[in-house]
Amino acid sequence: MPAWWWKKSSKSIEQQYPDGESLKLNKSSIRNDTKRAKDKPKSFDEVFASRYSPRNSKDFSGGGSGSSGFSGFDSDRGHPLPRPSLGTDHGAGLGSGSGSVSSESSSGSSSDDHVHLDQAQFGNFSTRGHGDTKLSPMPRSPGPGSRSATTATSPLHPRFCGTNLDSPDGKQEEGKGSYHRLPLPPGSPTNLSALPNTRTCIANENTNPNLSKWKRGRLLGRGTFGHVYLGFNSESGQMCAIKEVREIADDQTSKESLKQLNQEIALLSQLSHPNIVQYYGSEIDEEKLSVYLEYVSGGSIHKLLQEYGPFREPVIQNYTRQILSGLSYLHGRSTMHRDIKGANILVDPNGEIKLADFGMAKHIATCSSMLSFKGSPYWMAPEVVMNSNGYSLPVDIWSLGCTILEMATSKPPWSQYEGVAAIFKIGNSKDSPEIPDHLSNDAKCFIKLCLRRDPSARPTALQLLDHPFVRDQGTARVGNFSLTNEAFSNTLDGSRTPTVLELHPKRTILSSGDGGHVTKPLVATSRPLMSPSDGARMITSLPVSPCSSPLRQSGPAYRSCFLSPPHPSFGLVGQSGYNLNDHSIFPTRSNGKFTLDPWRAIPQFKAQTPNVSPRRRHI
Ligand SMILES: Nc1ncnc2c1ncn2[C@@H]1O[C@H](COP(=O)(O)OP(=O)(O)OP(=O)(O)O)[C@@H](O)[C@H]1O
Repeated sequence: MPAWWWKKSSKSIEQQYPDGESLKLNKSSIRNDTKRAKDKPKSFDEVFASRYSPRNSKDFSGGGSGSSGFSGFDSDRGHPLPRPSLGTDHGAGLGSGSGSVSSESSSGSSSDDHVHLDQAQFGNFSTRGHGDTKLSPMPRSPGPGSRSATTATSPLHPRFCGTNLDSPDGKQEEGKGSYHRLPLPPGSPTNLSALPNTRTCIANENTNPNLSKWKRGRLLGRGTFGHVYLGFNSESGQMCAIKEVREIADDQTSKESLKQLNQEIALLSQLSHPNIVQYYGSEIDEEKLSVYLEYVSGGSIHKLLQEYGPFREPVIQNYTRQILSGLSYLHGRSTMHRDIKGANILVDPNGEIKLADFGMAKHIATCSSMLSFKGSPYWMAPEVVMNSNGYSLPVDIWSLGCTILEMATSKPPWSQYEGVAAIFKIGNSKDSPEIPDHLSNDAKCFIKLCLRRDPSARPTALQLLDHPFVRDQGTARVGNFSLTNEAFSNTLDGSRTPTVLELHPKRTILSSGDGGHVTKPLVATSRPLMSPSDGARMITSLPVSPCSSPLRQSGPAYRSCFLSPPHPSFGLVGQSGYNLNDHSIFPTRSNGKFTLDPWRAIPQFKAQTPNVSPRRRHI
C-alpha cells in the first residue's frame, strides 16, 4: 500500500488512547485558559484563538514536511463570516509527501473519502474573519450546569439576536456578540424556536442560561474529524447530535480536525433552512470542541442505500428536489458545500432531507480559496480535479448529479475505478458516467445537465428546481406517507414559511430568444444569485497554481494527492461513453446576458413547462 494511502479513522485514535488517557492535553495551556477564565469572561473565540492561534501555539505548524497532508482549510482571506481566529492556513498537502485523512462513517464506509490538496501559495497566514473576529468581551458562559469551568460558547450570529437574519454579507454586527446558546426545552416561554421563522432563535440574552444540559448518549457515527453522539436534554426531552473533536496535544490531525469543525461552526451558524442541518450551538472546554446540531435520526442517504439498495425514482426525485432547495439557499449566500454526496445528506423519518457536514463548505468571496483541491473523488467536478482556473458554485451541481446516480445505483459514478484512476477519469477523459436505463427521460436529462463538464453550462440550483424532474415534487407521495410536510414549507431559496405557500411566489417571463417564452422563478435572496458563468469568470483571472491539481503535475505535489480506497461495496459499473456535450443546450450567453431558456432544446421540457401561472404546493 503506498505511503499516501493512509487511512486514519477516529477509532484508531481511540485505540491509541484508551479510556483514562484518551487525551494528552496541553496542561499548561489549559491551566492558562482556566486562570484566564477566572479573571475575565472568555468567549469561544478567545479560547479557541488562544489555543490554536499560531501566535499562541507552538504546536501548529500548519503542514510542511511530515504533516498529514490534509488541510481542512484553505486560505479564505476576506471570509465574511465571524469566526475565531484560526491562525495559519498552510497548504499542508502539497509536497508534504505524507498521509491524508479519509473518513469512516458510521456505516463503516469509506465513501466519505476526501482529498485535500491546498495551494501552498495561498495557504499562508490566514486572516480568517478579516476583521470580523474581534475578540469582544463577552459575558461568562455558560452558567449553571456547564460542563467545565473553562467551557466557553461561541459568539452568536445576529440571527440569534433578532438582527437581520439575512445580512447580505453575513457579517456579524459590531457589538452584537453573544453566545451560541443551546436549545431550551420545547414549550418554554423563552423557547423562541417555537415561533415561526425563528428556527435558530434558540435563546436570547435574557434567558436563563440553561446551557449544557445535553447529556451525551450513544455514538451515532464517526467522521474524519471526530465522533458524533446522540445528545439528550433531560430537562426538555429534546435530542440533538453532538459532534465532538477532542484535543490531542501535539497531534496534527487533532488540530486540523478542530479547525475543520470550527469552520463548520462558522458556516452553519449562519444558516437556517429546512434542508440544512440546524446548528444549535457549540462549546469548547479543556478537552474538546462540541457542536450541537439538529438530530436527524434516519441516517445518511449512503447508509440507506447500503441497507435498502437503490432508491426508486419518485424517492430520488423527491430527495433531489430537497437537496436542490438546500443548495439553492446555500448558493444564494455564495457558499459552496463542496462535499455533496450521499454520506453527507441525512434523512429524517419523514423523508426530509438535511444537508450536513459543512466542514468543507466555503464562501466564494475569496477567490484564492477556490483553487484548493478538496472533496470526495467520485463526486468531484472536473474543474476541481483539473483546477486550472478555479471553481465555484457549479461544483455542487456536478456532485448532485453524482449523488443522483448514487441514489439510483447505490454507487457513485466511476466507482469501478480506484481513487486516482477515478480522478483521472473525471478530469482527463471525455467519458461520462453511465446513466441507468431504467430512469425516466426527465431524470436522464437532469443528470446530464448536472454532469456537464463545462461548469458554466451547468444550470444553477435555482434553475434546476424548475426542471420537470423535480418541479412537481411538491405534492409527491412516496410510499404510504406524504413527504410534503415541513420539507416543502419553504420557498425555493429556502426562506422558511410557516404555512402552505406558493412554490413559485413570483415569476417573470423571459424571452427564450426563439419567440417562445419560459418562466423563471424570482426568489428573493440575500445577495444576487451568481450565475455559473459569473462564478467562473470571477475566478478565471486568478493565478493558477502549477501544482493545483494532481492531473497537472507529476512531482512531489502529485504524490501528495492522497486518496482513499473506494468503498468495498462499490461493484463494477459499466462505463458509459455518453457525451454530455451532445446536449449542450444550457445556458446560452447573448450580448453578455444569459438567455434563460434552460429546457428549450428538449421537447419534453417544452411540453411540460407550464404557463406563467404559479404552481401551488398542496400539503
Ligand atoms: N445531525 C446529525 N444527526 C444524526 N446523525 C448524524 C448527524 N451528523 C452526523 N451524524 C452521523 O455521524 C456521522 C459522521 O458525521 P459527519 O459526516 O458530519 O462527520 P465528519 O467528521 O464531518 O465526516 P466526514 O468524514 O464526512 O467529513 C454521519 O455519517 C452520521 O451517521
